Amino acid sequence: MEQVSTNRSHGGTQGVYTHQSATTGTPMTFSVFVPDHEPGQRLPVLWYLSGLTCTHANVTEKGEYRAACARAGVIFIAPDTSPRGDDVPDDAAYDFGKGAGFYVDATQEPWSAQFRMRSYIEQELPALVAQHFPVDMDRQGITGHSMGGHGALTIGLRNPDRFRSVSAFSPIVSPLNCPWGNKALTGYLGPDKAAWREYDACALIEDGARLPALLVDQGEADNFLHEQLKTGLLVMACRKAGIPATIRMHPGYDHSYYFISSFMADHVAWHAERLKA
Ligand SMILES: N[C@@H](CCC(=O)N[C@@H](CS)C(=O)NCC(=O)O)C(=O)O
Repeated sequence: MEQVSTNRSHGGTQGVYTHQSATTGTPMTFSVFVPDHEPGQRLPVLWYLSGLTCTHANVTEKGEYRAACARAGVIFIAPDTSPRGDDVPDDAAYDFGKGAGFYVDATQEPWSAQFRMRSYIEQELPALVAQHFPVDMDRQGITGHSMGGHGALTIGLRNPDRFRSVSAFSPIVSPLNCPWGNKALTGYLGPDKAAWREYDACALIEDGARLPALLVDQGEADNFLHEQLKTGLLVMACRKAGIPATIRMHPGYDHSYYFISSFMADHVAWHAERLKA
């Protein structure tokens, strides 16, 4: 692992790191904010998965999480959204290929060799982080935005023993039921929709996955709400399954980081509460 940069901020250290990933076969870059802490102390971790077109940098620069994380003593980790590099296949559109890994392990050519973001986020990156940072891996939470909200929900639902807390900002709640999801999952996983269910939060809940609690924030002025995100499907799925979900709709807020940063401190505090010793 190589350090790209570190900056003092809000009584902690914001770092950016890169490493050669065995999972994607490419270099991968991620950011980690570590609040100041006692020598030997291990801190809880909040993973943040980003949306379409993003790298680690979008939330790192615009997410406004550092003050809240420093206050709560929570480490914040922001991975990239896909493999990168000249030899990585891509698509001309912004919603498939680079910047759009959808947190799946692709099974279809030409994506399957490198587009393995599920394994990268679930296996390789946690192991690397555990080696290099003062993290308490028994206290992990996960959140994300849009495609990354989908990632946080599906990874959280599939790994209830690993993540004590799951939340999301404007998540894609059902790739089976939206154009972004249909395009990406057809491309990465093929046309058999049975194979998509483990990558669909609503389908996972329908199939029996459960969370002890859930926090979701969604802007009502979000251009993607009605066609792509479909928050109502998650409300219904949680209600039917008896999952105690707090799903807040915010008039006037859109899909951007102006929205995310407005509610970021709430999410950090919500996770910190659940990740206390
Ligand atoms: N077509 C739009 C959609 C992409 C988009 O809205 N991406 C969201 C996540 S789904 C985002 O976080 N964009 C980067 C940013 O706002 O910094 C674009 O390319 O601007």
